Amino acid sequence: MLSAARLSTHRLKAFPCSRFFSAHTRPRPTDSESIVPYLRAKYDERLAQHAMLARRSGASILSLDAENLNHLPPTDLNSSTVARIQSDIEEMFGFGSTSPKDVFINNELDLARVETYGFDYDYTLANYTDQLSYTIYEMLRNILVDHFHYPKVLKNLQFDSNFAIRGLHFDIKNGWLMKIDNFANIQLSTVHVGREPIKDTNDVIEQHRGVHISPDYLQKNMYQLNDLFSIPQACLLSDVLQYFKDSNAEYVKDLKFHPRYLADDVQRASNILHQWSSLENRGIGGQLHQTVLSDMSKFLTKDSAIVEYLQGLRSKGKKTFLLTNSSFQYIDQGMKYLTSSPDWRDLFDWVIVSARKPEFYRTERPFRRTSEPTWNLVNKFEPGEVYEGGNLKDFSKYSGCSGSKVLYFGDHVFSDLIDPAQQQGWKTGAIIRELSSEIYTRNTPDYRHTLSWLLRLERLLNEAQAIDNGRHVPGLDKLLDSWRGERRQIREQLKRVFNKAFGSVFRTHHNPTFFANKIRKFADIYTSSVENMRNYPIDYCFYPDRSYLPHERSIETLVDSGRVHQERMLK
Ligand SMILES: Nc1nc2c(ncn2[C@@H]2O[C@H](COP(=O)(O)O)[C@@H](O)[C@H]2O)c(=O)[nH]1
Ligand SMILES: [Mg+2]
Repeated sequence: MLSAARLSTHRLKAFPCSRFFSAHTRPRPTDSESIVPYLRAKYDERLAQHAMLARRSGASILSLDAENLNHLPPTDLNSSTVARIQSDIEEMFGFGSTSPKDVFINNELDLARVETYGFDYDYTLANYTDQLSYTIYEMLRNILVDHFHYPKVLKNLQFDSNFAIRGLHFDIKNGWLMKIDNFANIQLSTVHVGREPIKDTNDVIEQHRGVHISPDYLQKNMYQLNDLFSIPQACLLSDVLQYFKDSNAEYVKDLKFHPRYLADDVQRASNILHQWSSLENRGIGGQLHQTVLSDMSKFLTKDSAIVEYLQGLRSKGKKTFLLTNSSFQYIDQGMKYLTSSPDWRDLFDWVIVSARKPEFYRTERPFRRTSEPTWNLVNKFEPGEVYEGGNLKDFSKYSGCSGSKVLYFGDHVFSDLIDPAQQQGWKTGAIIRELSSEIYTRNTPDYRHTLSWLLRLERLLNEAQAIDNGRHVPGLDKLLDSWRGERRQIREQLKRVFNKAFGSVFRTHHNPTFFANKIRKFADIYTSSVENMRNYPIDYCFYPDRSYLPHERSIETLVDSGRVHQERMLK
């Protein structure tokens, strides 16, 4: 929960109409001496408005404590003035809450035109409990110690589910874990070495001669954590690095130990965990898959809504397919459990397993049957068969489904979204489980009132800088510095409410994250769970909001929302 001091009730009960609603109606002074007092009065007035609205919602504005408010004298406001301010601020900064079950639209998608629905399995149809991440962490940790001879004491390490988020980049040259934005700019406050923020961000700036990471560096030295399976990996990388730092600082500094060794070892351990099969486990997959199957209620979340959704699609004449990198033995048992039926295959026209996405979209590997004789050539799809491997070109040929008549849902940017969208023009839906908790946080009154005050403060900063343009205004630099300091503080607080170390999965301060940008580019729609699609009719057309280029925004968004008048009034 948000932690800043609550606004003090008695102080905020009321502010004087005459005092607090006079500055903005007063013309801006032209003489230099009066400008700073004018701006201060305007700040006080706006702060009072926001603080009053926050209090009425029982919310805090982070960063504000009684001290910020002490200089604001209390008095009465009549209810119509309060209502007017409330509606002005809500209009201006948006207080509408968002449903965690909504489907969000990047690109127009007309479901009436979709003939075939495809689904990934892991973290798309099959949702795992949080327990899975703990188990992955422990297994990876044990492989490092038992098989790769890492120090035995590392067996004491425990997964911290609050540490890492999806989409982070690990710099394998320096051992830095960080969040970067859509322009590949580093968000400096997120750079971590081990479990701690980097001591001196100048080291990062020196490395890149700024905060931008070149495409070449990104490709050669950065490894992105793309799905929920990789969260325990990120945590383990950081914990082990922290151990090396704590036990011998020189180890890291002098490169007697290289972070790349660790990144490679954790990836190797991951492959073993997920993939290594033996004749004994009959192709189920790695140790992780066996563990999930040994106690499905511990690791899998049953959801009857998904079965109803799939049945609904088929009853309305849509084709469906399942396309997964997991093995047949693994998903067969999982789907039986999830659907509570041995006949789950009736939900799909085609089932493709061990598909090796994203290679599936690029290579010409032939399909194979999963039932004997598996060596018989596949040159068409037969009813009731399950196929392994394969490629996109043959899939389109044998199924007759291609292009924008296919809508495919998946959780992994590279395995599920980029290639199908780019190579084949499939429509794509991203399933991002974290959306629901992020939306929940964004809906809290504390978050919304703090954000609204931040946006207001930025407007004030813009106005003050414009006044400063080319002339000396006494006291203005000091005022700007203090407002900038407050802005920094609020931004950091708004980051921490999502995740202490890394903030939101979707945003740096101003920009979408690298991860969110990929979703924006390669997913037509995105939502927290496949079952949310049930809320939309089969012929629903998802229309995106019109997106504005910065030079279009001021006129068109205001006209769209009918806010021209208020905008002028509140300036
Ligand atoms: N070899 C590796 N396999 C991994 C890793 N992380 C996850 N996985 C496995 O991939 C599939 C994903 O299936 P899909 O249904 O989402 O296509 C699943 O079997 C995971 O166990 C990894 O780092 N290495
Ligand atoms: Mg998946």
